[in-house]
Amino acid sequence: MGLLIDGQWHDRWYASRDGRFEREHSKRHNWITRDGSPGPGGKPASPAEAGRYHLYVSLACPWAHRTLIYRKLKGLEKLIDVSVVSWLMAENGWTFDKATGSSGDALDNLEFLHQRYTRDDSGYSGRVTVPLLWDRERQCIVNNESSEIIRILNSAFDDLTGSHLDFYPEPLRGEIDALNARIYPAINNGVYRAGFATTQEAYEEAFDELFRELDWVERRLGKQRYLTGEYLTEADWRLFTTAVRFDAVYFGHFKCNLRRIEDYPNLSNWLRELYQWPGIAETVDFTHIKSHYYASHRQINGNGIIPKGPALGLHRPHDRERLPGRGIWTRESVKLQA
Ligand SMILES: N[C@@H](CCC(=O)N[C@@H](CS)C(=O)NCC(=O)O)C(=O)O
Repeated sequence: MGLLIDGQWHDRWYASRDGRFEREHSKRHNWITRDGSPGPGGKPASPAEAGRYHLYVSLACPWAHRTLIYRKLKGLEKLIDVSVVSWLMAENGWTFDKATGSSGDALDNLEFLHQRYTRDDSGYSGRVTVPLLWDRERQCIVNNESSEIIRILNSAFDDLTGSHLDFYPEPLRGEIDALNARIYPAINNGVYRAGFATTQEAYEEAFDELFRELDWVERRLGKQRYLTGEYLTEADWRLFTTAVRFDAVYFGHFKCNLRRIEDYPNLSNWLRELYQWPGIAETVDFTHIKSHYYASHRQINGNGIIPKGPALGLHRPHDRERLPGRGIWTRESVKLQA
C-alpha cells in the first residue's frame, strides 16, 4: 500500500490526523461527452467513441464497483473494456498479478497500477487508486473519481448504445445530491473512517455517525421503495456497493458491529432487490471482496486470515413490491410527462 511522489513509488499508508482516516481527493477530473464539447462546469472533454476508453477496477472496491454497475446497466460492455487488478493490495499497491485474481493489464501488460499513473504523468504524485478511466488515444487518465465516472457513463455514450436509462434525472438531482452529501461521509466513507481509525475516539465518532445514518435510511426505506422515492437512482447504487459489503466485511473487519444490514428489515430487503436486479449479481465478487480487505489490511488483521462466512442469502425473496416503484427513469419518460 503506498503512493507516488514525483513519479516514484513509496510503500506508505495514509498519514492520519488525531487518528482520523482522511481519504485523498482524486486528481483527474476530465470528462467524456457525446461530441467532445466541454463537460459540466466547462471541464475539458473528449468525445464518446467505441473502444477508445478502458476502465481499471478492483472487484473488491466499492467505488470501482459503482462504475461496473453503470457499465452493465447502460449497455457499455462492448464499448468500454476492463482490466481487473489483483485482490491483494500489498507493498506494491494494486497489481496485475493473475495468481491473485487479476485479469492482467489488457493494454500494455503492466505489472503494477502505479505504472499506469506514471504513463499519464511521469512525475505523478498521489495515491494510486481505482477506478480509473483511461483514454487509449491520448494515452492519459480521463478521470479517477468514481462519482464523476458514473455521471459520464450515465449519458455520454447514449447515442452509441441507444440506452435512455437515466440514474441522475434532472427533476431528482437536488434530492440525489442531498442524499449523497449525507450518505458519503457517514456511510460510504464512514465504514472506512471507523475501520482505519487509530484512536478510540476517532473510531467511536465514525461508528456513531454511521449507525445514526443507517437508522435514518432504514426509516426512509420503510416509507418508500428507493432512496428518492419511486425511481431507482444513482443514490441507491452508491449506497448499494457499501451495503452489499457490509455484513461480509465492514461488520467484522472494520468493527462496524452494532447491527448488520440483515438486522434492518427495510434496508436488507432493499439490498436484495438491488442485488437481484438483472445483471447486478454478476458484478459482485465476494472472493475478491473478502480476500482484499482481510488479506491486504495487515495493520488491522495481522495474520491475514480470511473468514469463511457469513452466509448472506442475497438470493432470498424480497418484499419491496409492497411499496410503489417505477424502476429506472428513462429519458423518454421525461418526454412523456412533458
Ligand atoms: N474518491 C475515489 C476513491 C477511490 C479509492 O480510494 N479507491 C481505493 C480502493 S477501495 C484505492 O484504490 N485505494 C488505494 C490507496 O488509497 O492507496 C473514488 O470514489 O473514485
